[in-house]
Amino acid sequence: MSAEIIDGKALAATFRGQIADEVNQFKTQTNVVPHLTAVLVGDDPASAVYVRNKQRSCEKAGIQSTLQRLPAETSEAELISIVESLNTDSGVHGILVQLPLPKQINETAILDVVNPLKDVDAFHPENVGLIVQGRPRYLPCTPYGIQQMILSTKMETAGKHAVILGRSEIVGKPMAMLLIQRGQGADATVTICHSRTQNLNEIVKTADIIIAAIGKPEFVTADMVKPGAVVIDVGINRVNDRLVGDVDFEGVKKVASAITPVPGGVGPMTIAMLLKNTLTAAGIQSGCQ
Ligand SMILES: Nc1nc(=O)c2c([nH]1)NC[C@@H]1CN(c3ccc(C(=O)N[C@@H](CCC(=O)O)C(=O)O)cc3)C=[N+]21
Repeated sequence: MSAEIIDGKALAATFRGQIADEVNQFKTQTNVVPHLTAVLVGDDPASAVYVRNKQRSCEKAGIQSTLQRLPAETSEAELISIVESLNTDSGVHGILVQLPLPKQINETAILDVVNPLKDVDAFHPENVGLIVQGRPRYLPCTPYGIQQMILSTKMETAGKHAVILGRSEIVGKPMAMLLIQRGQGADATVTICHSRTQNLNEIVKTADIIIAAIGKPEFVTADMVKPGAVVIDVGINRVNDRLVGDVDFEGVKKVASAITPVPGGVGPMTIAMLLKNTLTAAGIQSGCQ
């Protein structure tokens, strides 16, 4: 038996097509062009690749996209003042400050000043709070994309054990919130494992759904996976110029019922959901939700 491969690239293309149609409709109705501004500080090569992908996808969906590139030495105060000017620019609907930031800049200090209505990453504390309360304004792009991938498999998630590897603010924590909420593709029983978890392998072995987001190449191996589990790989690790996930894909696909590849899995879905959030942001700011 070999697992169904959840084709994130194809699913993302379908979403992008739908979003492009919605963008078109939105433009005719409002005369407003949704506009995302990404801020990239420094020249981390991986960040540059993601930002370029985002820009290209925006343009193809009819969303205006601007990149503000800042030198690696930019101070926290300078970045705050740039974000503040984007906050008050009514022509900009979405602001994305690419992470990680250089070490002289405190990330939370920056995320705290992004106008929550323009916060298409959903990293601002107000948006995180709304997610925790089950009344989200925006969903963070990676967990949102994973939710859509799980829905696409039509698997039953209610009462199932979802084990998340990694407790990041960007993936692990919000993913847990989405999986425990009520409704389709949710209602799961959730465990978050992290670097201090005891008996991690035994816990993972009980999972019906595994979400690996720890940044350790091929950490999840076949012996850790219950036969028939659904395995979502969030990892993007560069090993000898090859891109590998947090899951040993070749081994695990023989045990799992469905699995996401890297590349071509969660990554493209993350970008599709960013486009979706940008359109939502333009709607909220044009008073037509
Ligand atoms: N403010 C902020 N928001 C983010 O959403 C954000 C961020 N900072 N910092 C970095 C991470 C990472 N991330 C990815 C997006 C797309 C791919 C992607 O499209 N990956 C392709 C491969 C791309 C490649 O070749 O490297 C794939 O998996 O098929 C990967 C990673 C968004 N992030």
